[in-house]
Amino acid sequence: MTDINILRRLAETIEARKSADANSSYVAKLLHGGQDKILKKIAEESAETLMASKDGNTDQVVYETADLWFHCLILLAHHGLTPDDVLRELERREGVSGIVEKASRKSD
Ligand SMILES: N=c1c2ncn([C@@H]3O[C@H](COP(=O)(O)OP(=O)(O)OP(=O)(O)O)[C@@H](O)[C@H]3O)c2ncn1[C@@H]1O[C@H](COP(=O)(O)O)[C@@H](O)[C@H]1O
Repeated sequence: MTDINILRRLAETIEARKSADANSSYVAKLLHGGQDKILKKIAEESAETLMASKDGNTDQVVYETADLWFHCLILLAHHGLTPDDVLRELERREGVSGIVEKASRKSD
């Protein structure tokens, strides 16, 4: 099993790039470039993921999805959000919090 904390570590690196010089790294350049530059990369990486899937190239699907997730982390950082915000939303959808809420309402 791989370590999901890679998302948190990468998000911390991205956060640190906010105060770095724009020319010092790829992430710093993108963050300083603003929302439209980040959204453009996400559109590109989405299209590349789609093409890899249509080609049936599973190695490429993994590679392009990694690019897509990476750029989504940069977008989250742009909005002051973290991967945990998204993970919480996925957990909420799993229904766990809904079931716990219903149970606690019944016991009131
Ligand atoms: N995970 C990544 C990562 N994935 C993809 N990329 C970059 O994202 C870009 C992907 O764009 P494309 O596929 O379009 O490739 P490209 O045509 O070369 O890029 P452009 O010319 O379009 O910018 C490439 O420049 C990749 O190098 C990444 N760059 C950085 N990281 C991580 O981010 C950390 C911080 O990076 P820096 O800010 O560069 O130090 C690194 O330590 C890595 O862990």
